[in-house]
Amino acid sequence: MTTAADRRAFHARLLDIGKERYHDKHPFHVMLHGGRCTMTQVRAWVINRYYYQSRIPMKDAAFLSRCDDPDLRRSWRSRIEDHDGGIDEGGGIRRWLRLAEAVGLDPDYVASTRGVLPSTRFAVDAYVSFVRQQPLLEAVASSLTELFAPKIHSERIAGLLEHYAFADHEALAYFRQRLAEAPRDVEFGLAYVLDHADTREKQDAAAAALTFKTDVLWSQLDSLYSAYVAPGRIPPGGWDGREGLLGERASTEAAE
Ligand SMILES: O=C(O)c1cc(C(=O)O)c2c(n1)C(=O)C(=O)c1cc(C(=O)O)[nH]c1-2
Repeated sequence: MTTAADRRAFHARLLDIGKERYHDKHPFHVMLHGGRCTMTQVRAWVINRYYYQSRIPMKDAAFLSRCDDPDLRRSWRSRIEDHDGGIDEGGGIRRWLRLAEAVGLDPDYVASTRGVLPSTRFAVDAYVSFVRQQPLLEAVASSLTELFAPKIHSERIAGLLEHYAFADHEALAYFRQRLAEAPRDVEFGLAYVLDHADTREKQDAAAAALTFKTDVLWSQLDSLYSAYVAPGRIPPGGWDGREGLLGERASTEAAE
């Protein structure tokens, strides 16, 4: 059993992982939020990040399939509803495709996931496998990067609105909605991890799971940077900067 002081120290340890390793510090995000990405780089981010979005409800379904506690399933299942939504209105995935359209991409092309970088796939698939295979405590802990997500979503909304012509209320609806959803998810996930990591070994395993997840996020941006910023080497199978562009919007290259 852990003491209250132990619990506080463990909580602080989790927060420190975010301070040191969260992808808000990645140079690609610094460029994106500061208005220094070209439209090709913005589109490459939208295409690749779609793959992450598309796999989140699959990883949450994998999680649910392993829970034999109905209370835990009940608390977790809204995550799938947030991303998939209802048949008519859709959810986060459809909002992401509205962003894709706003940046001049054909949403069907983005949804096809053709052009997603191989290393983006590897990183995201590793997250889904992790949640499918690791102990439930670690699976929950790996979602706790969302502790740090509201800050990055707020910075992104402000940065995109300030710097890019495509950015408006409708295009950024995905991020506004996450500002409402993520704190609820993370409040539950954090309480679960603090309650269940009741030995030093379990705390170490949960901290390692959160660290693994920061690596999943960071390496997606490393892939993007290498393919579309420097050295700008697009690997075989990666989006070529042209496929899937919407005719008219494609010609407005302004990233000011
Ligand atoms: O824009 C971001 O930086 C960011 C990060 C993360 C995250 O920290 O994993 C998520 C999201 N966004 C997000 O929108 C989202 O729905 C989400 C779900 C999860 C998860 O692990 O279950 N992370 C994230």
